[in-house]
Amino acid sequence: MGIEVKICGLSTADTLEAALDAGADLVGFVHFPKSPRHVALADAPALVAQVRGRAKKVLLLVNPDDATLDAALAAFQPDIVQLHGSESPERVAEIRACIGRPVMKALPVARAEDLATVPAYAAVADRLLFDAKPLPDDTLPGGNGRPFDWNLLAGLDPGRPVMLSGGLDAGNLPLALSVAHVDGVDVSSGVETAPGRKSAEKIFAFVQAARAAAAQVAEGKVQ
Ligand SMILES: O=C(O)c1ccccc1N[C@@H]1O[C@H](COP(=O)(O)O)[C@@H](O)[C@H]1O
Repeated sequence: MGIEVKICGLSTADTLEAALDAGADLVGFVHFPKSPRHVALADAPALVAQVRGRAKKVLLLVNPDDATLDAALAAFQPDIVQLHGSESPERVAEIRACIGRPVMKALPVARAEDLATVPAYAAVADRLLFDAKPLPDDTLPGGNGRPFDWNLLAGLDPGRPVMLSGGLDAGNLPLALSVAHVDGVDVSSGVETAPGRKSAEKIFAFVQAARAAAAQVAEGKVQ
């Protein structure tokens, strides 16, 4: 069985085209002004039009208020909304009911205790995304290019599709997928040459590595 590959933090036509050409299943747009990958509302329609059904569009928001949510939905027309802040399960449920489309909730992980909230979020989100918990000095709640201990996810079954993120790249992906049996992988920093600067070569290499690693795991060549 294959896995879904998401390339996140795309903000230019060229690198979006690279992700689509490489065969990404999901392409992510960050609408969060503090991020070096922020896409302004005015720039969204051109990027969105470029996708033309070749991949699912994911809109990443952080603790959005209702006005931000409305404006971003109108501009990005996403297939999935990724909530990457400290949204409570109640807020996730409220947003999902309000927008009428799937929600993927990002959960920060550093230790086993961090997974205690999984049942509450699995009850209200369509998908879960596990990312490394930010360190105190980090200015972003995600996209910090840092992995966490993937063994923490071994044996986890929240009853919802699960994506893995946090410091993934073409090099560490085979090991990550052999440890954490997930439905998809998500990358941002690992396909960049500097924060916010995506590399077409790295995007292509990541998608290829994900397909190859998933096939190896499926064939039982990797435990
Ligand atoms: O990428 C960002 O700038 C960002 C900002 C705020 C929240 C999340 C963000 N990125 C997401 O974090 C994960 C992991 O990214 P990385 O591969 O470790 O850089 C991924 O979903 C990013 O899109």
